[in-house]
Amino acid sequence: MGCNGELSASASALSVLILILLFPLRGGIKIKSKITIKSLPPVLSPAMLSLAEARSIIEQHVQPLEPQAVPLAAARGRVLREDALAPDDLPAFDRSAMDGYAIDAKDASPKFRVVMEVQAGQVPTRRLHPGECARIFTGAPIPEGASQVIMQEDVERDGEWMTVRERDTKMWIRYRGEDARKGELLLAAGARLQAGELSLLAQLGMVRPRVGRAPRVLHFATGNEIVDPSLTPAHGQIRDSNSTLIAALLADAGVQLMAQNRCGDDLDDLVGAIRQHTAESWDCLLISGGASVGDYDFGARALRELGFTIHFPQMNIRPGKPLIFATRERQIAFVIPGNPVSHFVTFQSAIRLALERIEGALSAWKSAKIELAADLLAKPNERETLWPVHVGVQDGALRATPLAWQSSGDLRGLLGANALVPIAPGTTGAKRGALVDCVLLGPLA
Ligand SMILES: Nc1nc2c(c(=O)[nH]1)N[C@H]1C(S)=C(S)[C@@H](COP(=O)(O)OP(=O)(O)OC[C@H]3O[C@@H](n4cnc5c(N)ncnc54)[C@H](O)[C@@H]3O)O[C@H]1N2
Ligand code: MOO
Repeated sequence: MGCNGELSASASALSVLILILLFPLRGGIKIKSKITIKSLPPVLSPAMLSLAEARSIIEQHVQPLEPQAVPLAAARGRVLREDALAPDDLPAFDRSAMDGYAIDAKDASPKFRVVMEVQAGQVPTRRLHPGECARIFTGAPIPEGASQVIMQEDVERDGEWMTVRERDTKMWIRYRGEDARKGELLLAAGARLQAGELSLLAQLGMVRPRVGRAPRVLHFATGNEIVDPSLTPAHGQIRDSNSTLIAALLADAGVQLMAQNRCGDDLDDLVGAIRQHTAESWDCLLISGGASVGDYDFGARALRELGFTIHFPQMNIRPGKPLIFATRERQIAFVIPGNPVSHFVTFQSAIRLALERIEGALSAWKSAKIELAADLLAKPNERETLWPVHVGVQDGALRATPLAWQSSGDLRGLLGANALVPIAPGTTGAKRGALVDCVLLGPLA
């Protein structure tokens, strides 16, 4: 099958058409057909980087794109690319913290004449003199001559007179500058803008904040065996679950999925389909499958044909060893090992870092010690294992439940997955009740 257009319910049957027209190609021999046979060794050297080394290479090679100023309403979920400073003292004026009466705290008069009313948003019309008070409401400016607000629950009012029943030691005034001083840093560049951050920007008058551009991603799922999920696979075929997985992971990461296509195991088809998208229209290319060393794994060769430089061909992790990372000027590309659990793990541990870098965000890859709710049955392996777990509240505390993960094709290993437990090469898992490092990935529930 060739590459289809945007993903839809269409899926073509596997077509095998062999024309006997041989010519040599780097890394193999190509039959001009739907089949390419590689007879030479793989193009890539099998250097085995640790995850930490691979992440450091990604950090070196991915630079943030120019920020853009957007209206506040369009900034939710984006990364702030400038510091937010207090433009003035906050609050900017002394204001009442309660509904009540403003007096001079030192004024010992037995009763006070109410000489004016100050509502929030109004300016006091005069200053207070001894024996005078102002009716005042929460948020209203404190008049000159006043230094305390008495809550209305603690006074008696009789016409134009007010008597304080009970003097409070509290002043009930929010003083100018008590929250922040003019010029103080309130939110540093790199923060992701959620409800609290956005409302702070509104308070500061930053109505067009400079934010990181959402990375624009192209995704190609490759494989002659994959068919649209709406179809019944013939013997030897499987439904394409990776496209759905990637679309959901990208949406969670606030990334723009520009186009998603399904493509057979054909180098020319893949390269041709990618070339249909102009270089200016995307920032990151994701190719699912074809990351390994099989005769029909074209990921690395497609990237080379497109002028990409490959920075690493694999990492020493499981699942997801054959993750390929490449760049072409400001554009980045990953070939993701086809197995679905490998997709999840490599997206979270490496691809997400690159997308965060493009936006200028701080990395969300952080771990916390969390108690295991059940045994984590990992056998020692030469690779670092990243085991999907579900972290949630159990008996009033956060606990991590290891997910059943038979193989990297077993999607039950991703149900509820919101954290990964790194297990060092050569070490085993841990028993129920043990505290383990959990890298937190998403909402905990
Ligand atoms: N000789 C070696 N073989 C393999 C190695 C190796 O080091 N030497 N590594 C293995 C590892 S680890 C992985 S992971 C896979 C990665 O393979 P590819 O990225 O080339 O992916 P495929 O071979 O195309 O697929 C692997 C597996 O995943 C299924 N798949 C593919 N696409 C989808 C999709 N869109 N939705 C659902 N499932 C998909 C595919 O059918 C295969 O079963 O290589 C090993 N081999
Ligand atoms: O590393 Mo592969 O991703 O084991 O299945």
